[in-house]
Amino acid sequence: METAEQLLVQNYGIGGRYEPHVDALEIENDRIATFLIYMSDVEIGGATVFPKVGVTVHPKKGSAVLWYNLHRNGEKNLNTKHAGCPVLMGNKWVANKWIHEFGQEFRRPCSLSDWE
Ligand SMILES: O=C(O)CCC(=O)C(=O)O
Ligand SMILES: [Fe+2]
Repeated sequence: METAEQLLVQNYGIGGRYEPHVDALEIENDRIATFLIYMSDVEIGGATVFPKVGVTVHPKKGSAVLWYNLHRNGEKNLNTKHAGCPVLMGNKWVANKWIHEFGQEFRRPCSLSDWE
């Protein structure tokens, strides 16, 4: 994919976690969407949580989650704040594909609305 970053593979051992953050970088041609692929099951822990919207995604090998990081007007969407919970038992492997704005104009047309 031309307008995406290279696949980033991450491995978390026991206690491994990712602090709450948003993936948007506030740059031109920002990360419009995140595609997060779970490459392993995790025995206990390791969920990806989105506290602002009350969503918890438990890792399941072969599954993936996709979300938009930006509003249609290009502003970062703070509701996308998320974290990787600590792995308590097992091992977590994920791969991230960050898709950028350029090239997505016809797939996700912009709008002037500040909430859409
Ligand atoms: O490992 C996770 O569940 C989340 C990873 C993440 O948010 C990131 O790499 O930006
Ligand atoms: Fe993230």
